[in-house]
Amino acid sequence: MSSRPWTERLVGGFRRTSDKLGENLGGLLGKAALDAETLDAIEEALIATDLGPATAGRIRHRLAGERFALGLTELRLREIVAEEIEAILAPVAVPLEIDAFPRPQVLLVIGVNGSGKTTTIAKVAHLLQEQDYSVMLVAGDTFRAAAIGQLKVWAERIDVPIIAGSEGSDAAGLVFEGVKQGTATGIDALIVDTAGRLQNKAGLMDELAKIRRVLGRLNPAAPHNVILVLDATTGQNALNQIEVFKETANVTGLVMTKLDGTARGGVLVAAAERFGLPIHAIGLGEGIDDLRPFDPREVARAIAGIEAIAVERRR
Ligand SMILES: Nc1nc2c(ncn2[C@@H]2O[C@H](COP(=O)(O)OP(=O)(O)OP(=O)(O)O)[C@@H](O)[C@H]2O)c(=O)[nH]1
Repeated sequence: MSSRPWTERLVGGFRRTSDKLGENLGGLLGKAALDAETLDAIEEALIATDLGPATAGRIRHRLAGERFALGLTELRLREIVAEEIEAILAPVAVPLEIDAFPRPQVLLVIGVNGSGKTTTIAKVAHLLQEQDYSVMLVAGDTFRAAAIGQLKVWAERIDVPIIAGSEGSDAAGLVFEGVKQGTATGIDALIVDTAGRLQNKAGLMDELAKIRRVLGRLNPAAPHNVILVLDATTGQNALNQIEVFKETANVTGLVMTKLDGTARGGVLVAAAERFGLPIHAIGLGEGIDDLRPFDPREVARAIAGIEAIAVERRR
């Protein structure tokens, strides 16, 4: 767990991304007139920072319409990039709401192996606990004993009840039990780990369809959220995952993890721009407190490296 303030961690986490942006834009600064060739090069540089072609095109358009009497400075360019990123992130920065009645609100969590799914479930549970919601977990990723074990350890650590079976047990049955117990004990949020594999699309669909069927018998509105966990370090691959999961699993929102220390943080913007799905929170580390809803302005300025430049200048 880190005790550094969140903003500082945000700036530190996106540092490699904003440095990469600086390197990519390096030779293009200082020009008073941005000719088509320079604009092309800036656009390329933005694409190389994983921001996505649409975002890069948008920033190019903005730059083409502005005049820089004293030449385009690095700070001004980064400010423009930050403003455009903020405009893209603002509509999707949507914290999780627990507002379903009857309770519990059921949140299915999906994502490929290693995306940070299990850790994210614990972090989301903790975040909701902090808002005074009662939480219960369901270890529905029953394909691997290790996944069940890991979730149990987290449940104990954050002191939340968990419904878990043995490896290979029926996930839908566990979810059913979770809703029953959750209803009886007045739980607000039931967070369900799932075997959200991509390797076998048909298998994933069957698994989720079965969970939905069982849930539907208890509460037709459930699941209320289907949250896809993404590993930012996989860059463009994360975008492919959204594409596939969106059509297979009715994703309602995203959580992006491992944004600390990757140079591929721009993918957060590409995901927002391309899919427009709510992004509930971002992960900036392995600790329980390292996942939060985000402020679009703060994140945009961290990606663009504005704070980093300001700190540099004060030295
Ligand atoms: N640096 C960093 N590491 C993270 C973050 N979130 C998760 N991790 C780490 O990523 C690794 C994989 O996380 P898990 O939660 O086990 O991922 P999973 O998707 O459940 O993976 P499986 O258990 O293999 O299915 C662990 O070592 C986590 O500590 C994050 O935001 N930043």
